[in-house]
Amino acid sequence: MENVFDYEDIQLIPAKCIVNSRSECDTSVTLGKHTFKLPVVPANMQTIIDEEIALYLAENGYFYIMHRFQPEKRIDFVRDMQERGLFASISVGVKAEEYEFIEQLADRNLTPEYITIDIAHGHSNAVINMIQHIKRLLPDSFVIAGNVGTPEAVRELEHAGADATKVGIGPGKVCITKIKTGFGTGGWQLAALRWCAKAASKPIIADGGIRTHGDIAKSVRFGASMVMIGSLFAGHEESPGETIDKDGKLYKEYFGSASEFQKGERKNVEGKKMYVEHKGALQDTLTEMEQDLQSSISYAGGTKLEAIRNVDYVIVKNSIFNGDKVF
Ligand SMILES: NC(=O)C1=CN([C@@H]2O[C@H](COP(=O)(O)OP(=O)(O)OC[C@H]3O[C@@H](n4cnc5c(N)ncnc54)[C@H](OP(=O)(O)O)[C@@H]3O)[C@@H](O)[C@H]2O)C=CC1
Ligand SMILES: Nc1nc2c(ncn2[C@@H]2O[C@H](COP(=O)(O)O)[C@@H](O)[C@H]2O)c(=O)[nH]1
Repeated sequence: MENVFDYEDIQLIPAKCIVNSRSECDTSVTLGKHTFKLPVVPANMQTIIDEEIALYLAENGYFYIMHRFQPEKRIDFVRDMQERGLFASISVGVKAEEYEFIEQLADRNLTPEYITIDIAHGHSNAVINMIQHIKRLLPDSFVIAGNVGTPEAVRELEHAGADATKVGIGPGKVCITKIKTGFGTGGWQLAALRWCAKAASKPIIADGGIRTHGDIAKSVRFGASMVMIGSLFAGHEESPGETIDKDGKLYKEYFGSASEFQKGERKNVEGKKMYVEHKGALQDTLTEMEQDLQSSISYAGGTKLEAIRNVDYVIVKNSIFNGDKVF
């Protein structure tokens, strides 16, 4: 790999504007059979999404992926969402009981519209076998498989039947995989995304490392159809998890899915816990993301997200913030 870079090393180059107002720019994206307002999905983590947030997002035209950490609730969740006329989007792992869970869904004639296989190291036979199991029993579910960080992995998972792949190993804010194992796409996630996207024949979801709204546009430029975000969605009023008061300021917890807090034991820990500033209402962030992305589209010289895919860019190696503090 040459020319590796990450989000903060890149600036996109403006093209001539063709709209009179940023409100003319359309940020919607189609994934599978549904179209969503934004190419953004909150991470399927326990301090980012719960049933209430999933319902809100689905009802308001946003994509969501429910986490897999309360497995016993998933069947009722799928049924409830579909009875309300909404899409069901859940996560699974790869252990033996997850195979049984897919069989239970099929036995009950419940087909979630989206199933995400949520594993740290997605380039594995465990994930390939699970993709094939889901496609055999629930052929109409749109399967997102990951996480991966190489073109070879993207091709293999697509070949096994995945409808989309999720790229990103180690760039997450509460991730310690890069430190504990020495592996991953941390520090060059955007270049890894470009590398993977060149090999992909189906949509790619860029996962982890998004620190600013501009990073969403950069992800689209380098091949993402959708972007999964944890830390920017953590700490909202609606976010699950503990709120603490420190010196009169409110903070909320955000922990990794492979952290000791999630696992309940200190085994193969590759995630940590942190506190993020309380951010207010989730909808305010979604609205600001939409406005910022509309502005990105206008700078790209178009009216739709696809315009961003063709813009030129420069590599400015770690200098775009000029010492400004982002967080
Ligand atoms: N995107 C990222 O960078 C990362 C994300 N995570 C998140 O943490 C959560 C836990 O992930 P994960 O540990 O995969 O899930 P699980 O703990 O559910 O593990 C799933 C299965 O995969 C096996 N497994 C896990 N990692 C490896 C590996 N490196 N090599 C071989 N087998 C492996 C496990 O066995 P055993 O435990 O016995 O090895 C287990 O049987 C997920 O939500 C995941 O998204 C975790 C790390 C990185
Ligand atoms: N290495 C680990 N990665 C994790 C863990 N829990 C979640 N994740 C990944 O992070 C992203 C969110 O990243 P962010 O930069 O937007 O905060 C999430 O979608 C997972 O892929 C973990 O414990 N270890």
